[in-house]
Amino acid sequence: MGLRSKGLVKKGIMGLGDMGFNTRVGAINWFPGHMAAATRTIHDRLKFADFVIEVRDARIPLSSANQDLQPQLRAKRSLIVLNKKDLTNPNIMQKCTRFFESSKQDCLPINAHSRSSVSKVYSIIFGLQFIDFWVQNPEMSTGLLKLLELVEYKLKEAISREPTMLVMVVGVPHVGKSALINNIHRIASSRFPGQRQSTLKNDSGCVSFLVQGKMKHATVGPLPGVTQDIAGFKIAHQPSIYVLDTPGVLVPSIPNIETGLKQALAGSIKDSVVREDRIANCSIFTCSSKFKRDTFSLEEL
Ligand SMILES: Nc1nc2c(ncn2[C@@H]2O[C@H](COP(=O)(O)OP(=O)(O)OP(=O)(O)O)[C@@H](O)[C@H]2O)c(=O)[nH]1
Repeated sequence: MGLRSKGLVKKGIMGLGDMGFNTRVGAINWFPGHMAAATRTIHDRLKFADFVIEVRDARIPLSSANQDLQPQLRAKRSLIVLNKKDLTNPNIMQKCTRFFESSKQDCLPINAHSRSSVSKVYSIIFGLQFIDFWVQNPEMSTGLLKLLELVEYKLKEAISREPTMLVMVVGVPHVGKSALINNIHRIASSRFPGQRQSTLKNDSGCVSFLVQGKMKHATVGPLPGVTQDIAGFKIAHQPSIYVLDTPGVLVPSIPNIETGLKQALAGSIKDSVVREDRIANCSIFTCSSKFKRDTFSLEEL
C-alpha cells in the first residue's frame, strides 16, 4: 500500500466518517479463462511430480494458500515455503512455523532474493548437502529433518527406478515462485558450470524434454500473473532433477473479503478485483484498530 497513489488513500479518508469496515461483502469471484486452464494443467502435472514446493507469502501464510490444491498437495511429498520473510516480523514467523509444525506440515521461511536462504531449498530438493545442512542447522525442526530424510530416501529410490525427478513449484500469483526458481537455477549453474541447461516442454499427458544450449530464466514481475506457461529448468544430473515453474493460480471463488483484501495488499490479485476504495478503507481501519484511535491527521497517513 505504501506504493499506492495518494489518490487511493484520499478515497479511504473520504470514507472515514463511519470508520467501520464492512466484511459482509460475500465471495469474490475472479477466475479468468487462462487461470482456469492453468489450474487444470497444474492438477494434471501434479500427478507426475515427485516433490512439490508450495510457495506462500510469509505475511499472509494462511490467506495465500490455494485451497483447491491442498488435497492433492497433502497426498504428495511437499514443503510449504513461506517466502518474503524479509518483509515480516521474525516473532510472527516463529509462531507461524510452530503452527505449521503442529499441523504436521513442513515449512521453511525464506527470502527468495537471498542466496543462503534459497540454498536451503536447493539442499532439500537435491539432498546432496543433506549431512552439511543437518550439521549447520541443528535448530531445524525434527519435522523438517524428517522431510530431508524422506527426500534423501526418495532420491535414492528415484535413482534406482527412474533417473529423473520432477519438482513442481506452485502457489497463488506474485508469491515469488519465479524468483525462487531463478535462484535455485543460479545455484545449480554454479555447481554444474559445464552442464547444458534444459527446458521442460509440457505436451498433453506426458512430460518431454527439450534441451537448450542457453540458460533460461523464469520471468519475475511487479504485477500478478507474470508467469503464463509451465516451464521447466534442469538443476541437477544423475538423477536429472527438473524444477517446474507454474503460473500463479487462485481458487475460482475467494470465500470472503478479508482473504481477498489480504491477497490484494500482498499483490496476488489486482486491486480492482476487490475495489480500491475497500483496500484503502481496510488499511485505514487496520491502522486505527492498531493504534486504538478513531481519527488520523492527514500527516499521519
Ligand atoms: N521482498 C521480497 N520480494 C520478493 C521475494 N521474492 C520475490 N519477491 C518479489 O515479488 C514479486 C513477484 O515475484 P515473482 O517471482 O514474479 O512471483 P510469482 O509467484 O512467480 O508470480 P506469478 O508469475 O504472478 O505467479 C517480484 O517483484 C519479486 O522481486 C522475497 O523473498 N522478498
